[in-house]
Amino acid sequence: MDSIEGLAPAVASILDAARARPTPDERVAVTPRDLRAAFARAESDGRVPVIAEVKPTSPTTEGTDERDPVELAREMVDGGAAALSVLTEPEHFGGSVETLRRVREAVDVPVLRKDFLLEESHLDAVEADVVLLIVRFVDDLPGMLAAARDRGFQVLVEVHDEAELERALDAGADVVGVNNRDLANLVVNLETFESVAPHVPDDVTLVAESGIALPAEAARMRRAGADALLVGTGIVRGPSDVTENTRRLTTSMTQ
Ligand SMILES: O=C(O)c1ccccc1NCC(=O)[C@H](O)[C@H](O)COP(=O)(O)O
Repeated sequence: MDSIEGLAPAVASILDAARARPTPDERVAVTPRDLRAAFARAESDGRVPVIAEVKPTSPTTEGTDERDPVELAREMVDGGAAALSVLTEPEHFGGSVETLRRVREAVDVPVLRKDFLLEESHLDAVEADVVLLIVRFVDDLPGMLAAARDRGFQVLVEVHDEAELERALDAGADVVGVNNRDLANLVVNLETFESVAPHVPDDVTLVAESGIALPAEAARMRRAGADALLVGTGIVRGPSDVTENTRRLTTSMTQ
């Protein structure tokens, strides 16, 4: 797949770093916490299902958040997060597999491993409940989906447009994320989700990703069909503490 052409330089650099990772010695086998059940529990309690992201830094963020990721994770759960996302990409996002391990031990909600997984061996770096596969960067999507599911992972398949959605659905994705951030230029536009969501079948769990910070933006994504929201910056760098930043999104339907 032609994954470098047309990408923001930061993203090309992220992919180069991903390709250079060492190959883990052992294959992982996971008994996952059920993501869809976690979303259903949130809905039944009157909470908007939010996957809150532990995101120390990123190519579009200034500085690095030095707070303890485990503390942040606990505060997110206290704010009503249905699930967590932990960046494990070290060079560009300040993440690590050790952070994910510690967070997953400390909470009882499902934890998504947020990374740039390009080949089967990348799946074996650490146990998580869910892994992200980005359609644009995975050559053999059916093969990677099968490899992830064989290990026990649930899979969030990320798309950015209708053509990528078709590839995700053809490959058998049952949880699809529409990323509002365009990896060609890193610009965020919530209309991306609104344009792709109507083409997603009802039996597919649909997640709106990136650029959601305000309660009104969360409500907008829900109106457009989001079953869940993936939020990083709006929670870790929002106006209040992390618990409150999470809570204002998990209670955002009435705004
Ligand atoms: O966030 C970035 O700057 C970024 C840059 C290049 C590739 C990916 C990037 N983000 C990854 C993500 O998917 C987001 O961390 C996630 O969707 C949360 O986004 P946000 O709520 O806007 O922080």
